[in-house]
Amino acid sequence: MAKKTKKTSTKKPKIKKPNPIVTFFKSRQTQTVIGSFLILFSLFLLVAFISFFFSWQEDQSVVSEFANKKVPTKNLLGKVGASLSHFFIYEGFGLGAFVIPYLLCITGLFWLFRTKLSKVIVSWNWGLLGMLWLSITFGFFSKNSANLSGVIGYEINEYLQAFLGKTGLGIILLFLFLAYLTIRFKVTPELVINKLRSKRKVDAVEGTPISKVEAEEDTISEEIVLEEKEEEPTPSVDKSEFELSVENLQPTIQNHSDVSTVTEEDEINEGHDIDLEPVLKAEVAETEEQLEEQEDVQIDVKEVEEEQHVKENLSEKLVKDFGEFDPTLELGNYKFPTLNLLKEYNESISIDPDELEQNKNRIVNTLKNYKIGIAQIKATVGPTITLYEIVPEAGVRISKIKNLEDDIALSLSALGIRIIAPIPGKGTIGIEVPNKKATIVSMHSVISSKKFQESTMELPIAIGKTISNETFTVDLAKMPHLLMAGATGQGKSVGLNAVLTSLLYRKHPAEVKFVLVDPKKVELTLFNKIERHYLAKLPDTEDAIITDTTKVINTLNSLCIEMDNRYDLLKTAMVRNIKEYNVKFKARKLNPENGHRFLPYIVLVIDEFADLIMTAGKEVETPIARLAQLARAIGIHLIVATQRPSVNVITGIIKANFPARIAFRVTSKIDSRTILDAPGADQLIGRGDMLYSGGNDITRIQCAFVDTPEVEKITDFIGSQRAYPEAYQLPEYVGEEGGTNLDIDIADRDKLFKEAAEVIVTAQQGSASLLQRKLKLGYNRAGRLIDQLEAAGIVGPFEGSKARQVLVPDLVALEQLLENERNE
Ligand SMILES: Nc1ncnc2c1ncn2[C@@H]1O[C@H](COP(=O)(O)OP(=O)(O)OP(=O)(O)O)[C@@H](O)[C@H]1O
Repeated sequence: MAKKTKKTSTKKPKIKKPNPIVTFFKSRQTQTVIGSFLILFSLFLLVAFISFFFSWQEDQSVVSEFANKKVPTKNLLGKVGASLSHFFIYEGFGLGAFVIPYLLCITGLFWLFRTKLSKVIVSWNWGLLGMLWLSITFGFFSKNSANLSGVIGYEINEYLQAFLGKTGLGIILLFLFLAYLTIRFKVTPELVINKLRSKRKVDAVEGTPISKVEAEEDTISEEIVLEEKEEEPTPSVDKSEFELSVENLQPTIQNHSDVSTVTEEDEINEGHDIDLEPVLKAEVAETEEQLEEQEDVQIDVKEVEEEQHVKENLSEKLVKDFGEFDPTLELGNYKFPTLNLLKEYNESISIDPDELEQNKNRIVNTLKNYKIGIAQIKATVGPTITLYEIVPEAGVRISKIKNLEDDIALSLSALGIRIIAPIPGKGTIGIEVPNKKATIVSMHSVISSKKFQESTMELPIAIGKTISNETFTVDLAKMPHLLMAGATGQGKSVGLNAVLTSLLYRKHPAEVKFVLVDPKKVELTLFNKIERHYLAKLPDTEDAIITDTTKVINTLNSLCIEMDNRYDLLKTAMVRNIKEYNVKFKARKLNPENGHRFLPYIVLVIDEFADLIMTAGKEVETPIARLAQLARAIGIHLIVATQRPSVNVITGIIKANFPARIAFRVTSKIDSRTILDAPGADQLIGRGDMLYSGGNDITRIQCAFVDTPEVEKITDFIGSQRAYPEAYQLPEYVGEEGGTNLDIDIADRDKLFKEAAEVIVTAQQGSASLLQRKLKLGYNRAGRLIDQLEAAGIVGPFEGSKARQVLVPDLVALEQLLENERNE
């Protein structure tokens, strides 16, 4: 390797030898010839064009009879002049064609005198645009004279006028002219005003602007020199090659010093003696040239604005001036539902001392029968259940009492006896016995409880009362998702309403939004009335309450998008959760112009989850699992209710992400285990009797009862108030309807389409891997073929891990199908 690099480094100067074509064009002789030719040709065209205007009528026949010697021409430059003029002026751009000789002349000057290439390029760009503009403008003003606009100008005019109308085109032409002035000559309103002002001062008619420009030039002259060096790569290349070879020096010397008198031989002889002087001279000459150019070019110097400084932090100032951001301001007059909308029941728990005594005796006797002595017994009367806490005598095995559950139930002749042995953290054994007369726990009582009213929770839910008659309040934001299950008629819907009502009583419409999924279509309809206050929905959908499976899929995916968006916002705000984010936003530390917004909590409620899983399966399960896994930090919380708590509905992945679960009465121990990972739910008494598991311990609660008329009153109360213009918009999700793009055009079909169809129909198995094997294809092509076959109705839709169904029974039917397609 080392050797190799050595070799190349010694060869380096040879490699650098310039390309012969480049040298040919770099040679001054060639450049002079090209330059002179272009200048003369431009002169030729100019004369021909001018002459054309005097002789075009007589010379028109020349164009068609170019080769005919006998046909005379009037154009000063003969037939060629007449034909070229006809071509450029009559058939081309009319008067605008005069730009062509101008451009050719500039290009000639570039070759001849090595003017700046960038200037030539700019001239060509503007020249060609100007030519087109002139041609159209002349066509616009004089329709009858083809020589002014040329055919191109005339035709474009016709075309544009048909679309824009004469006035429209006139305005556009004027706009283009103004734009040209502004861009090319940097004419700005300020410049015009300055010019007008300076005109008023007669003394300084021209002095002021020029001196100004000069002063400006001084300040930025360094920049200009730098820029020009960048723009002109040729001289810098020459300079670098200067040290390598003498030949490459030639253009530099020829360029800038007096070499017209020096012969080539002299140059070579003198080559070795050359010192840096010529180069320096050349640079001086160059800068002089540049200065001259600079005098021509107007410099538009942008005034530097002084940065403004503030004395205090902007967010602090904003908070001082406007106060903290108040998300509720838009609905500032919103009134929370009042307590009198909820029905009050007689809730005083009447303890029947006889019943208590009887139950106590039965428990003691039953245990005695099994030789279990009781040291102490205590009763706590709840709304539906009484808890008897017993302390057994020393030496009694707890498992023994637990096994007697059925016997105790029998002796008490009561349903729904649950034995908790031991009660966690108490060291006693609990026996829950239903009261003969259950008391209804009203929503009114839980909502009006101090515990709920004064809770500082983010999303407080007063779900019911515990056995000790305490209001049970939980924070949905901490749960962070809730799974509810229970057999039909056991109080699930009431439970869902209790949850929603709790939130409605504590959260402003700006703070929480609900996404309601109700396949049963009847349970949550009442909430339609608060659509513009509290509900969130997909854009362009009519109903905010989702009853249709495909819409559920779209909504779930849309929520996933919302989740990702929210995570991005949290990331840019450098906070970890929605609470911190909203605090920062309220303190006006996040700029809404950067996409920041106040984030309301989103509560997704799904009733009849089993039904969804049955109809949509994985399509529903995957986004739900994603949301359940990730959405807690960004304020999306799920409440999922199901009638059938079987393992294929409440799958492992869902269970793992729903630590908070509520079980109403279920029919079997297995169902109870599926929901709570423990038995017990099968022994509940129904009608809102439930077990709440927050992860570790299970609490028996009587769910608060909220009737449909109460919900209606609440939603009416909210719905009658001023609302947002529309429901909260979730991000749009474009689903892949049907999994593939089924309208694949017949013309776009793969060449192997027919063969593939035959393979699939013969094997009666619609799989891409079969095509891969039989036709020796790659996976992608086989997949595309399957899509096309589906579009043609030869195979059925995607069915997960199963092969697709083949819809055509045999080759004859296939042939017929394809034949029909061809005939359509
Ligand atoms: N907390 C409660 N207190 C008193 N009664 C209740 C309570 N919850 C439910 N009920 C009674 O049980 C009945 C059925 O309740 P709910 O409609 O909530 O059952 P569900 O589980 O939703 O049934 P489904 O699954 O068929 O919709 C109610 O009409 C009511 O009479």
